[in-house]
Amino acid sequence: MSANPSYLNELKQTGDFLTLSRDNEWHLDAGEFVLDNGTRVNIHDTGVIEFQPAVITSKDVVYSSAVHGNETAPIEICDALIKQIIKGELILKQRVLFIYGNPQSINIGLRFVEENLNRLFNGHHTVEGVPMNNERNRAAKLEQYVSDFYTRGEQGSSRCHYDLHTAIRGSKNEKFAVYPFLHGKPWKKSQLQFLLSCGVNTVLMMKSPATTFSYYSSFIHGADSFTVELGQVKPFGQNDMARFEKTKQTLTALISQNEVKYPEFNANDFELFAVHRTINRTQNDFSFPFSDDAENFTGFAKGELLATDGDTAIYADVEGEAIIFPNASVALGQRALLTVIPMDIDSNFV
Ligand SMILES: O=C(O)CCC(=O)N[C@@H](CCC(=O)O)C(=O)O
Ligand SMILES: [Zn+2]
Repeated sequence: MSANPSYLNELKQTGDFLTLSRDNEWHLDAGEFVLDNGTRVNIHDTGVIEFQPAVITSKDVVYSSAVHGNETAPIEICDALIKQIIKGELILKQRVLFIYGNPQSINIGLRFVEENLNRLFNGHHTVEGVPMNNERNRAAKLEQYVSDFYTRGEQGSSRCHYDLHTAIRGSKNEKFAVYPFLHGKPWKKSQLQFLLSCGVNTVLMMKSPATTFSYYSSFIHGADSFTVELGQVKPFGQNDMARFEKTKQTLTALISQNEVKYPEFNANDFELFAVHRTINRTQNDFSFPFSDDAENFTGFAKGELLATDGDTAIYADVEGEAIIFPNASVALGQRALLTVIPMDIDSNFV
């Protein structure tokens, strides 16, 4: 490791950490420098850059994108923010760690290279008898970077992590978030207000542990953590960035203000769903009865066919059971579909 690697001068000039990460797909020597405004910049690895302003902070913020390399809009948002920070155009009031999860998968324009990174967190990267690969190593390292980042925060700081994605299919509710399972702890209205300010009014409440990045930071570090789906997957250059303006402004405000004020909570502003069940693909012969353009949140009547897994036909077991993330080509044993049902704001919200 060198404290002054050769890429630093160019990075200071251009702020282009995305290209630097894409040019160094699985490793980049660590480096650090200080901006004229006093913000310390730490490059921990490829795709992992931390900004620490020279003031007392109250939040430790993680923004991740490119956990799936073909989900480009979140990458473009983070690229713009990082450039603004490095060029001194955006002055930080909070610590922030940006992560491009899988730079090689950005370069090949695919969801992953060998294995879906977002199925490897919370320790699932290292399993006896399963050979390591680049994505497994990356998941282990990303956990460590997040852990170190939170550990070095001010005592009493609040922790958050927004893992930014776009969905493969179109969605009836264009933007939505997945609230990881909280093991009985209450959901936070203040977080829903943050999401609403991002343009996200639809939230799915998970009811079991997961192998996702957002569940990892929620469960292990107590962070307010979400997978945030900002629209549909598009190649670079084809995103209508106007659709992400509210999100970008809200992400900017969170790291550049001491305290962000959101409007008063109103349950009518939201559409909340409880995850009803997870359907895994267990057989090679797995299919859906609906077409590839059936949108997320499409509801099914009780008794309608949802999926066929080998010889097992799986039917909607409640009226209006709606599909999320249907994907018949996932690896065996992995989630091929989530289903959700509407839920109300109840006493488990604070
Ligand atoms: O559209 C799809 O099928 C997948 C979009 C995506 O990558 N979603 C995340 C959700 C993670 C979570 O459940 O919190 C994923 O599948 O990893
Ligand atoms: Zn994704």
